[in-house]
Amino acid sequence: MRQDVEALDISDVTGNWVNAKVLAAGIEARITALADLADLPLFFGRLDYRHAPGADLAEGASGENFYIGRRHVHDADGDPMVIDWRAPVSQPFYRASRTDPMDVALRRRFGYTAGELTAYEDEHLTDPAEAATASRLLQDEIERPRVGPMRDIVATIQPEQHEIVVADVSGTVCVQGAPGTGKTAVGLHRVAYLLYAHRERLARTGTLVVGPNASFLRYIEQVLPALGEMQVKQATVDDLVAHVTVRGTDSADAARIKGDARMAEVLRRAVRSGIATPKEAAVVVRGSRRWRVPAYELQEIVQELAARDIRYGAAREALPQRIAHAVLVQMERAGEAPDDRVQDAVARNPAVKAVVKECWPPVDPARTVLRLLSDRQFLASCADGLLTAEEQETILWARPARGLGSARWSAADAVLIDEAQDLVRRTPSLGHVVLDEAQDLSPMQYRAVGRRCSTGSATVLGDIAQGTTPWATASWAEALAHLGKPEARVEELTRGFRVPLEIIGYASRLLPAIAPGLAPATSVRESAGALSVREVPPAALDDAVVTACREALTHEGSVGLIAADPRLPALSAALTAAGLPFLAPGEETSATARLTLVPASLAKGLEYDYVVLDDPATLVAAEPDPRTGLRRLYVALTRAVSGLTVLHAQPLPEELA
Ligand SMILES: Nc1ncnc2c1ncn2[C@@H]1O[C@H](COP(=O)(O)OP(=O)(O)OP(=O)(O)O)[C@@H](O)[C@H]1O
Repeated sequence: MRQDVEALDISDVTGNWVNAKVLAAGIEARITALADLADLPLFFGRLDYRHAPGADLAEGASGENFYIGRRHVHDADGDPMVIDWRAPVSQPFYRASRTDPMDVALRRRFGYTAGELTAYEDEHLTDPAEAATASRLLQDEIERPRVGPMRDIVATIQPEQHEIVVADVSGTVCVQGAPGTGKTAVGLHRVAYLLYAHRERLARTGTLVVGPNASFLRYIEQVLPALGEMQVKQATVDDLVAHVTVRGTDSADAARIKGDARMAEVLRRAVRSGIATPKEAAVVVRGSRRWRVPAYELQEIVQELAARDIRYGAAREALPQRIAHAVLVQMERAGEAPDDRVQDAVARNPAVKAVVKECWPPVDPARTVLRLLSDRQFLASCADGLLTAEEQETILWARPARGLGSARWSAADAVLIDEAQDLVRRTPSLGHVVLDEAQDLSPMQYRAVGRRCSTGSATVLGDIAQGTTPWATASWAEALAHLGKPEARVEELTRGFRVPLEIIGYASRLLPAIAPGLAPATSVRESAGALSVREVPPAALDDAVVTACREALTHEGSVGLIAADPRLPALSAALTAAGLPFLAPGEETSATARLTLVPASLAKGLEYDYVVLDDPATLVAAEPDPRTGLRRLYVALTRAVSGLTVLHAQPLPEELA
């Protein structure tokens, strides 16, 4: 198929060079999407339908078989050989069951090792004598050693995951899921599915995946291309609001207040603070005539615009036209017949411009935020009744910035500027946004993401128990309201794929302390997993960590050494001294470089076949409060696929002991 596309000659169908360029770009994209995927088999499943889909059963239609794969593949005659996993005919591969076989007699799953077909599993869905068994291929797929970035799960998507993947594009879905239940995987496959089902619409409006940090985005960036989808943008929230260079940091208190939803109203008042009541009439001179719009009429126009729910900038553009319209009404009364051009000319008249300048001045979003954070009185007037005096004091800059260039903007300030910008001019909305690790966003960050899907929909993925910011989400209902999608439905995933039984059981001891309402995850894994908890004398900790890493490296697959951020210098020195090379999170593991040194602050969303966890008490103590510390520990304990070694020099936190 790729060769067919490569061989296309477009010279006689493109009328001009623009058409030629557009068509050539389209063909290039298709060739990239059809690129051969090393080690990825053409198909992974087969469905034997009892009747050909769509056939009239009354006429005794015969059955039909389909092979299911990552892409649609046809033969030289154009007959389908492999059906795309997203096509309607493929859906029973994920959803058919013994209670509802969906007209499928046989479902076959194929297993591959290094690209070679090595196994298959059959389910005769209509045979009452056949007992349901757990899929060995699913276990093998999860336990297949990890090298390189995150893989797709297209061959083994489970029914509860599939339901979310194919949920209607018009609605927003929120998934609360314990660690390793496949939230990230589901979100990415959902994008691929929606692009298949609504390709034209989403190609026009765009799709976006939002993740917590750059290393996480690097880890997931290959999943969509492997599914043939190259056009999906990926960004962090900070990338979305990068209107200024972030060089400063906030105290936790200041960041929490700046991220609070009340700031939206503070900003609204700040942006609109320059709107003034016209005091004098406007006199427009045209030729020998003078047209006078009295002050009371100008006041009505300004008040009416201020009361309307339109952006500040749009109202500013409408104001001169409204004043000009008032002049035109007078002209018509006087027997003239002015047209649109006259209205435009009047709108540009100096007298009209002067009213606009005085009553609806231009607003620069960054300058507005700068003034709020530098000018005590201005902040007090905008935050009156919203923020306490103490809260205002907390967010005011100790040293007011002299100008935009010298301001030491923080990440939370950039979000405020984004809000101010949207108050002036509407932010364009995409068709669909996937928001991963959503539990860590502040209300103002939810609003920033929400305006990027205001006319589209979203998939919100997160786990309340993994929230580690001072403003972490306490309830999804509240978060979804800030996102502007209060009607979203919330689904819960509790079947864990990553973490083996014994390890998830150990980590779940923390749940009553960190998220009392949440049910512990179960594990689909048959292997108990290797959990080892060892106490070592403080002076021997670094050596013990190095030894545990060496042990872990005797197994196949990736190894992650997770430690409190302040421990990184000591541990990197110990690893280097021991001659153990290591990577940073997000750097691609390979057969020769399999050990990653992971600061606990970057562990979220990542996973390793074997994890070595450095002193849990130090990890907890490195966070601003005990609950955040235990949540950080819960994240660290749930990164392992096959084995976890916990080394502690200090007593373990009592919730874990
Ligand atoms: N249906 C499946 N088949 C095979 N592997 C799966 C399946 N679902 C999830 N996995 C695997 O389980 C692991 C965890 O998935 P994922 O990272 O999406 O979970 P998560 O819920 O986002 O976890 P966390 O909360 O820790 O970020 C990944 O290796 C993923 O490939």
